[in-house]
Amino acid sequence: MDTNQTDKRNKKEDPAVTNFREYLRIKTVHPFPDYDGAIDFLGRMAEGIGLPMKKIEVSPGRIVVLMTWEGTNPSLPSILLNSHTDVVPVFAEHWKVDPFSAEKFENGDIYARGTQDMKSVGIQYLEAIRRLKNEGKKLKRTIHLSFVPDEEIGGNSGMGRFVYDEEFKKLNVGFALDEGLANPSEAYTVFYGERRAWWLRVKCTGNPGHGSRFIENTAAEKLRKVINSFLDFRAKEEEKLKGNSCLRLGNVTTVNLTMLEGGVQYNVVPRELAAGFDIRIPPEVDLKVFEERIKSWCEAAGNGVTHEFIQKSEGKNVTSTDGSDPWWNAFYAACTEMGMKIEAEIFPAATDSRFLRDAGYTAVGFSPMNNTPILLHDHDEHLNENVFLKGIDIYCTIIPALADVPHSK
Ligand SMILES: CSCC[C@H](NC(C)=O)C(=O)O
Ligand SMILES: [Zn+2]
Ligand SMILES: [Zn+2]
Repeated sequence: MDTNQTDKRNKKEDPAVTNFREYLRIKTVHPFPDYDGAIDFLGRMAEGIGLPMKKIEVSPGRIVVLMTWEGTNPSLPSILLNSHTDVVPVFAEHWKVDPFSAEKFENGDIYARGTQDMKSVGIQYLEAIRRLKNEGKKLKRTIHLSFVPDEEIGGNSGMGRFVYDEEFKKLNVGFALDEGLANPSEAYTVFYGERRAWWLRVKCTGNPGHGSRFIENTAAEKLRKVINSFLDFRAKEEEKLKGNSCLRLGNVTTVNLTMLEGGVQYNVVPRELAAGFDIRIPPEVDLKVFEERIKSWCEAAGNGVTHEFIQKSEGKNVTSTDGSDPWWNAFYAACTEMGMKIEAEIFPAATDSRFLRDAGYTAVGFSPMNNTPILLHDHDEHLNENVFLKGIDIYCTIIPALADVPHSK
């Protein structure tokens, strides 16, 4: 890139974009995220905006940063704006620029890990609050902003703990916003629920012996049956999705064979082989029935086939998208009044929203990124600065609409 051009652009850069790029340069990347760097940065942001900030250690060395903008009626249930500070690792050699340089191209595309997932959202919340405060706005309900660690490694040591912490209970949360996904079209996607993640390890045992013989009842024969049952089901679900344009990924069950373990030597038939599956189940599927199905697939594969869950999410809470629900109504009306097209879906993977919903809170997943390819966890993750800035405008409308929800919830 022509650095003169970049400098020229940067001179007139919106300060919100500059803050976003600074946040992106902090390497909060697993497996050793620089959380101290993020906390220092957020502390400076809070000070600049005039928001009181708390640090809450929810598990050893894992700190949630909490900022608060008190409402005119702080006894009302509050609004929580949640984002996670960590990002997933990169394969830097496959990026066109250093993934932690936050380089901006001529067309305004900013490249960095976390541009979509989800440092953009964290800064958009803050810049929206800064603008609303500077305009002298007073909101009825208190707004809390939480910046949580460890979402990218499952969230158990971050939001999974925070949501049951006394400090969280004190927040009296009525409604929470958390992350969503980009949408390549003009529309914005909003998530009102998530599929349940089941990570399953199926172990097959059988007779060992010499690799040159026809050994009977081997672990491999059983494993083949297990894999076929799971993957046949996968194919049916894929067909279901492809055959019905009303369905989205979040409405069907996905199964992927993600792990294979076993074997000691090429000429030894192993006594034990195991397969790992990543299964994602929509909220409407009855988990008991589905688990029975899994058991029957394992039983049908022969004796000595057992299974264990590595991850088993069971929550089935979804946020109401009924027009009569005051939270949804406020959110949806604010969006549509701005002329936004909304597509309400089930999130195909897992976010921190599941902890909030499982603990009984109303949560919506929303990252205001339209006309943007979905690049979370991918090489060359990027976001255009204009989309980013438009997101701040959007929050400047949505946040007051939620904070002014008039009912007694
Ligand atoms: C079950 S914890 C894992 C969380 C992770 N979230 C995302 C967004 O990739 C996932 O769905 O695999
Ligand atoms: Zn995320
Ligand atoms: Zn992620």
